[in-house]
Amino acid sequence: MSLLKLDKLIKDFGGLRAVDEVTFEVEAGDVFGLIGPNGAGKTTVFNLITGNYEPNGGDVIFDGTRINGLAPNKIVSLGVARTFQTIRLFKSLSALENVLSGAHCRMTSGSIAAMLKTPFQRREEKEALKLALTELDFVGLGDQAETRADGLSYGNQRLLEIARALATKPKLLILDEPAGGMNEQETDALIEIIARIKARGITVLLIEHDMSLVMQACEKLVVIEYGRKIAEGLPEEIKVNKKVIEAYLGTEDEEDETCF
Ligand SMILES: Nc1ncnc2c1ncn2[C@@H]1O[C@H](COP(=O)(O)OP(=O)(O)OP(=O)(O)O)[C@@H](O)[C@H]1O
Repeated sequence: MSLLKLDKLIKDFGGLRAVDEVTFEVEAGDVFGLIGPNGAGKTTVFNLITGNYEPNGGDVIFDGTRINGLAPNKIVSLGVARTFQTIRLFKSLSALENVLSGAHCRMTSGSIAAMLKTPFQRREEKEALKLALTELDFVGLGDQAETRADGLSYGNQRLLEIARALATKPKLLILDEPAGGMNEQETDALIEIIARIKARGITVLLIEHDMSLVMQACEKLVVIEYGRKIAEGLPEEIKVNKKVIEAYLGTEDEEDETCF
């Protein structure tokens, strides 16, 4: 069954059609990759799914519900979490406090209960703390709970973003260039973490320029170029797809040239 369905999704920025009738479905439990040359429209697709942008046409269906037009926090509460291409942590807060901010999305007690410190609120807070520590451990940062976010290595900051996203208890985790700025060893550790996220039954949708990660981690790929879907299939099919090879070799960006 598909967990996420994009149906003829369109996004215009002035005269530029950044996403042009993109259609694809992500099956529940899959690790699904969205790839394409720089400026192809990948991040814009993510922003349409997470409610950061409203589409000019088409639909985003998540878990049977049409979610386009909903506020980002509502979409998080339905079970969609994300990380960003440019890291967006609370830099001066500890690693634990950052993950707690994700866990708090699931709390139901309001600000009055928080002020009065009702038993229910205290129980929820305790559970949020437990969840945050579990997710920190899950990404291998259990011993860095008290470290300020900006005191972590770049690779660990990316893992912290993943822990924060996981603390919202998502059904779908969206990762925008999770290996960006990581060295080979960190990327290998990330591939292993993605496999463990999948093993928890969480569906993963990712954008990544590191083709070794894409080929190892993803079960299925969609390729977009100039906002349009040009290919869809298994990694081994995409690797030899003529249109895809042309799209990448046609770009002048060095980062994309040696992709496969
Ligand atoms: N907020 C915006 N306003 C105007 N144009 C935008 C905006 N966001 C993206 N674009 C344009 O839309 C197109 C798609 O951008 P997008 O960032 O989605 O591409 P991408 O595939 O994620 O690129 P990259 O791999 O470099 O991150 C680009 O031409 C970009 O300049």
